[in-house]
Amino acid sequence: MSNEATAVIIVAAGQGKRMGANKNKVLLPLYLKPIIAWTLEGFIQVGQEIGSIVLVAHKDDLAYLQGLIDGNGWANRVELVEGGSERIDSVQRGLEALEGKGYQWVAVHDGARPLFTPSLIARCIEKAKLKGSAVASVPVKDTIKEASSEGVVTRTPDRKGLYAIQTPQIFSYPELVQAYKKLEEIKNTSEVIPTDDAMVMEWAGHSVFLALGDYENIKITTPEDLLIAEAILQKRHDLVGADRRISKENRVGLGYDVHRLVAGRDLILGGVHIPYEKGLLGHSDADVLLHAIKDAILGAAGLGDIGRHFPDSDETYKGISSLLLLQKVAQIVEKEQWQIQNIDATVVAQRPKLAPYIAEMVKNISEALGIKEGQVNIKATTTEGLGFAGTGEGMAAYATVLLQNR
Ligand SMILES: Nc1ccn([C@@H]2O[C@H](COP(=O)(O)OP(=O)(O)OP(=O)(O)O)[C@@H](O)[C@H]2O)c(=O)n1
Ligand SMILES: C[C@](O)(CO)[C@H](O)COP(=O)(O)O
Repeated sequence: MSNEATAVIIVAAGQGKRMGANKNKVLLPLYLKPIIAWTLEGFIQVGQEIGSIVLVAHKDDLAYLQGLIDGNGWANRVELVEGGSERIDSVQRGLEALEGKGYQWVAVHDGARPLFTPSLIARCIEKAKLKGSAVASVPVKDTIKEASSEGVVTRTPDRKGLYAIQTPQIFSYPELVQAYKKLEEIKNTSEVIPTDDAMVMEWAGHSVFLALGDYENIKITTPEDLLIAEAILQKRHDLVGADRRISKENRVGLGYDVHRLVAGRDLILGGVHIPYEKGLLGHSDADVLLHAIKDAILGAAGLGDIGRHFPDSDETYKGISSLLLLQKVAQIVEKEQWQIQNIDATVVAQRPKLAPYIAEMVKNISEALGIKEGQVNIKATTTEGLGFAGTGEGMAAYATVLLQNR
């Protein structure tokens, strides 16, 4: 029996070379969340018209993305699969993941295109069901020229018939599978690699229909695209919140936590496993640094503390990764329209030496919160042998956080 909903393949397995960041661009923070979180959330918010969502990811990002999916409660909607070396290989993996699920329609979408709206998706699904395919597109605004490798103009096509192609691109699932099979046969004889799925369908002899896209549905490709995307999101959030706020409000929060050091436990600080003869004792992984940071964030937002949100009487949180709970805290304050400006924290520990692990802690924390590494400052200090930290009985952490409303 065919499944009426439209399946979605989100391709996010690229390397983002043109972005020039030190990681896959889809993981970069955009207005509080990683780019890919916007894309996933966008499809989940569309509702029942969307069926299975396959997220095709780079092998280096699988663990992080599974954490993001689980942390957001999306595990029943999103399946994670490993991508390939070209975009077409990644789409192929996505199609394979949908095999046998009975879908008639599949939408392929770039993970790096987070700003689509539910109405754009609805428009494209409607058009595909009417015409057999729908490729989001917008008329080009600039004059386009073809030029030789020496930069000499060879042709100026009439702009009237030119469109900038976006995603989603929606096709009949069986037809797209067949088109990809045909591509397999001719791939090695062609010098050109298709850059979108419409091209794969065109090569297989299908008519491809355009649907009206959206100039705001940009693909984040180079650094200035991040600025444009931030501005678009700022505009959307300002519209939503305009009735509630006239000016920006800043709030500070303070977090403090202590845990006992005992033998037989792993020492985890800032999400980093640190080799040491003892570890911190607690209901969760007892990451004292992340606990202080979470309390500071919740405190600044006026939302209590971690005990209120994740009580240690709840077995769900036994042994849980504090990094996962940090992601949840970010979502809680984000729902209240708070944005983290900066975090400053200090771990108080006599031993071991923490300096070699600080950079990794900063990376973990900024990724979990969807902010930039420069917004997170982590320090460590001893107490010169004084008190419980000085004798090695335990460790403490202090954190301050500044939040700003959107
Ligand atoms: N082997 C690949 C290559 C690209 N993509 C995805 O296809 C989308 C559009 O591609 P592009 O913007 O070119 O992304 P990158 O390949 O990451 O960027 P670049 O070409 O700058 O390296 C992105 O969401 C990207 O993650 C993919 O899933 N698998
Ligand atoms: C599919 C696409 O987004 C249409 O604009 C685009 O072709 C994919 O990105 P790439 O940079 O061309 O690989």
